[in-house]
Amino acid sequence: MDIKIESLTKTYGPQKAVDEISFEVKTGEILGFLGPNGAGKTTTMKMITNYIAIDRGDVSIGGNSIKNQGDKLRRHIGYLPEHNPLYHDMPVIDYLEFSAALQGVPNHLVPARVKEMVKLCGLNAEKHKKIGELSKGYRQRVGLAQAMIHDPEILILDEPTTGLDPNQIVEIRKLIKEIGKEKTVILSTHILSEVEATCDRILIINKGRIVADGTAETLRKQAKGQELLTTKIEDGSAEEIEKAIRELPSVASVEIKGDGRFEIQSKPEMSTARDVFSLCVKNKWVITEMTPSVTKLEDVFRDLTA
Ligand SMILES: Nc1ncnc2c1ncn2[C@@H]1O[C@H](COP(=O)(O)OP(=O)(O)OP(=O)(O)O)[C@@H](O)[C@H]1O
Repeated sequence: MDIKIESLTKTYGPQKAVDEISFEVKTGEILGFLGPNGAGKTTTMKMITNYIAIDRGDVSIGGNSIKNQGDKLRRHIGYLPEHNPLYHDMPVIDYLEFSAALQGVPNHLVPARVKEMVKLCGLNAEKHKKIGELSKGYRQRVGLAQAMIHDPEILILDEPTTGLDPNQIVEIRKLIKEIGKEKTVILSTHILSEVEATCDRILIINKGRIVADGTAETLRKQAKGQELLTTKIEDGSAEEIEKAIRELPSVASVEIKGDGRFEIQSKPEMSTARDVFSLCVKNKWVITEMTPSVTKLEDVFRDLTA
């Protein structure tokens, strides 16, 4: 089931929390929703899931507007909110049964669905504990189980790996990736390695507006257009080599890194590798290493949102 968002807007008092954003997510796609604190991620997710009213614009799910058919469409959506509202006095099993009933799972299917979610989210050892007795990571797992209990086609996950330990993070990412093959998933996170590991596409939002939309690779390219090269050059003095590299027409900057290594930044849309190679041949310097550095997603994020 596809999600189409058109000119979605939400204003709180004088502040536009979400400002005319438009994007689509296709079935089988996992979209990573990134942005600094207060960018508008949670507000957007709440509008997509029909938890808060839309001021302007629309969200359509499988071609139907959430404005007109919100209640009906909610059955197709699983939502893990940022602050996972769990009933602390309820045992895990009871809570999942209750959630299944709330989401309209037919009575005779509830035990099987609960059993499947307990298995999928690794809750077996904890299933008889009260939610209040669980660790933070296990509560998050219960939240995920609750979001998926009615087997929705769409999953909206607000920071799904918050509070999980590194082992659990790997497992939950694996789970989301698996689920994402058939479903439509939007997940928000502050962990940039998480979007790279889990998502097919990244959307970056800043001050309520979309500032980037693409794969990690395309965002890297768009962000800088400048290439970074680390080389190790021998048989010359560092100062002499640095000066000669700096004078090359394709080079924007060069830094001595020690141990014969130099970090060379190209001018926009240019490549330095050939120039550096020819320079070394001419001067009888020997290149023993030449590695292009990848622009970090952290740098892309900072460029777009700082
Ligand atoms: N109920 C509300 N009343 C007033 N302002 C709100 C309300 N909810 C959100 N906001 C404001 O809207 C803006 C967007 O908030 P939102 O929670 O969507 O950001 P976010 O990207 O999810 O941030 P974070 O990464 O910190 O969770 C913020 O400036 C926030 O203070």
